[in-house]
Amino acid sequence: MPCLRIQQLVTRHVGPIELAIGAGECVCIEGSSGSGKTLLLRAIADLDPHRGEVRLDDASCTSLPAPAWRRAVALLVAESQWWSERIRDHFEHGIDAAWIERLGLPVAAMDWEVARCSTGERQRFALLRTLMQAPSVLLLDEPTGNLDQDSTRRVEALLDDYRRQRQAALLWVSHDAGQIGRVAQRRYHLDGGKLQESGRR
Ligand SMILES: Nc1ncnc2c1ncn2[C@@H]1O[C@H](COP(=O)(O)OP(=O)(O)OP(=O)(O)O)[C@@H](O)[C@H]1O
Repeated sequence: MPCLRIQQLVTRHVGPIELAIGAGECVCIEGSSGSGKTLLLRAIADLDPHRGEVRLDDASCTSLPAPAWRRAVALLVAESQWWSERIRDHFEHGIDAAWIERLGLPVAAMDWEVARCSTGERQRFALLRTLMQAPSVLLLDEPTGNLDQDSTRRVEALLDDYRRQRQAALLWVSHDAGQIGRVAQRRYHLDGGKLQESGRR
């Protein structure tokens, strides 16, 4: 049964898009720079105006308050917003230290100021912050874009476990063909505003 269902979705430069992602499935999107991948994810997260329908199980995007939709259908962007000085302040309900260590981060970094973190450290903490919301759908915009190979593999492994254990649906934008080969069950190419399936496992 599809978890996320997108029908006739049209947003700036993109669409109409038809796509369904099952619970526990990982779908990757590739496409040249400027082809509209981020715009597509933003529309699904209800951050930009769009036409058409996006449903999570039985709930349509328009039937839920926007914050509830964005908690359930969470967008992780390459450079996240931080609203407080310390990393820890962004984890309202705390976090299991094992998750931090799995991403190769020191647990002590929870007490660091956001401003001292490297781009890659911030990117990994932003992922952890998003996972702590326990979303059913993860919209991942180049989640390893700033990371070295070891950190990239750690992020891939954590997301794989999250997908399996929570039966989450992942829509993952990546420019890395090797990564797409490792994580995707289906892959699409976005070109001219349209999605074309380019392979499946
Ligand atoms: N607010 C906006 N107003 C007008 N045009 C925009 C706006 N946001 C994005 N665009 C344009 O829409 C196009 C698609 O942008 P988008 O960020 O979705 O590309 P992308 O596929 O994610 O690219 P990349 O791989 O480089 O991240 C680009 O040409 C961009 O300039």
